[in-house]
Amino acid sequence: MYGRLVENHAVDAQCLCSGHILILVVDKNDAARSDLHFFQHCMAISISITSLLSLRVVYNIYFHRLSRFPGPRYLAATDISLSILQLRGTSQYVIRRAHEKYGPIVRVAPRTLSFIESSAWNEIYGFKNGRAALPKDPEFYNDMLLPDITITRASDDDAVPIRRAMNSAFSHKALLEQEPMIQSHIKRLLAQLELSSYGNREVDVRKWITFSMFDINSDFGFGEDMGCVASGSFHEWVQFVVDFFYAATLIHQCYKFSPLNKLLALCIPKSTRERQVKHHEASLMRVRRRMSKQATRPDFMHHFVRSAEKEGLPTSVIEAQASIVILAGSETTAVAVTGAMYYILSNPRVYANLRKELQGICQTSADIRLRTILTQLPYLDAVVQETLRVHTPLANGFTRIVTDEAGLVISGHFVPRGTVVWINHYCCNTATQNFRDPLLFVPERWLGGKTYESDKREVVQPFSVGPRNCPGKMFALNNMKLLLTHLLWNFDMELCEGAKDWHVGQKVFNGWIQPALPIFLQKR
Ligand code: HEM
Repeated sequence: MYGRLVENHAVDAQCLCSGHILILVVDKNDAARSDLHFFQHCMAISISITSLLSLRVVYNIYFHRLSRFPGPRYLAATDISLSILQLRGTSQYVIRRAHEKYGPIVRVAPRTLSFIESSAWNEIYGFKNGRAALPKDPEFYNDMLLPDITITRASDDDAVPIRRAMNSAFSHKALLEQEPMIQSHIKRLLAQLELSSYGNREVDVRKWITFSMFDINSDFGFGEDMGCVASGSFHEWVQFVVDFFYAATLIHQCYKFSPLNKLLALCIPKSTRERQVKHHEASLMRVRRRMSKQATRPDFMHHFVRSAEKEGLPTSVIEAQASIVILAGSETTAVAVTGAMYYILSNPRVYANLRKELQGICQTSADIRLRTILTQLPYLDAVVQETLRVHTPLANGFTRIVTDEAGLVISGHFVPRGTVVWINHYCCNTATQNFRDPLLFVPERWLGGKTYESDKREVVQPFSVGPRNCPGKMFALNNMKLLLTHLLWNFDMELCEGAKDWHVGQKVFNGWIQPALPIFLQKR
């Protein structure tokens, strides 16, 4: 296989590699001989690696503990396939198609199973004996993503006191106290939108909604906004946060193929590291500034710091959470509101119904109050639910890992220890087995009635369930509803021609990568 070596003579080596034949003619001298040896070693190594990989692929497909689960073979064969799809931002479409073909449980990587049945929510993410059923997947929640003192990366045990302290800031009463702050930000946004649309110019509403959500969340978390709406541009810190959010997909893939993660850490340019340190220090300064104010302003820190001190949390842990609130809450809510705008404006019936419902309870813009819109607008509620079904912000969801020695039963199937288990929101929310007309935007499916009575609405869990679900759920819903009602009340809106197929083929890197959403607005 490696060729014939005839001592002290010219060598005629034939080498068979990946179907190619190589002919070498080597002079009889030492240098040439050592070149040949080197070449032979390389060939031996690559053939061994190829054989091992092929064996691994055969093992993964036919003999692995998960081989009895159905799914596309190219996904079951190696982790590389799913990683490539995730790096391309299209894994959600491929996994959805696989579920349509193979059923409610699909093997999407050698040791990863995807579920779409409602019972799986509690079995994977819910409580078990008062604790989280399964821990977060350390390859996703890795040390390059965030420090482990942040709530997102804290272990299930360490997260308990942090979440208890956060609860006071996210209680219904505490959130109602945020209303004047949110209303003032929305007022500023409406003024800017009116100005930008002057002369019937088209406006990228996605950009403005994102500015506003970062301002609102930073005002809530840090006690000061980022000035995005006022300046009509992303604050440097905000841009960094958005970029980082999406870079998480790359970091995640590198952790699957350790030591690629170490290589990635070495490859990060010095300028990026410096930027990271600079922004980390800037957010720390903001938190410290807020904490030193001793203000009675009832924002996140006001409630959180008091409860966190009672829990005995160290200052470093307290300081780390404010940035996370902004990181976790701004882009997600902005993606949801932008998605809702697109679906409302694409469906004249939905738009008209919303307007009618709103006019039934509000005489002027000042009547748009949280208490009213949370309780008296069922159609708006259905529109929000339907948006969170078809365009849920964290579309790909989050993985967990089975750590129980004896394995676990999920969706009626035994799943062995070490398996990565997963509900992909997009796939379960748009599965034909869960919904009639799954890809159509139909708010009426949330309002009762015969046509959609077989829908399995309980599978839609955009904020997840259990002890590590989203603590900011109500804050996000309040912001979504307030912003949407103000936009609907204040403007006549229309999608620009170029935005008609806005949702088609959007990519997901943790969250949707939404393109600009150009619309025409006219003050009413
Ligand atoms: C529509 C908007 C939002 C959606 C769809 C959403 C969704 C989620 C989901 C699915 C998780 C669970 C992640 C996991 O399993 O690891 C989560 C966690 C979290 N969310 Fe949200 N979220 C939204 C808005 C917010 C807001 C507004 C805040 C705060 C102001 C927030 C703060 C957090 C935090 C701190 C966590 C981590 C909880 C933990 O690890 O224990 N989110 N969110």
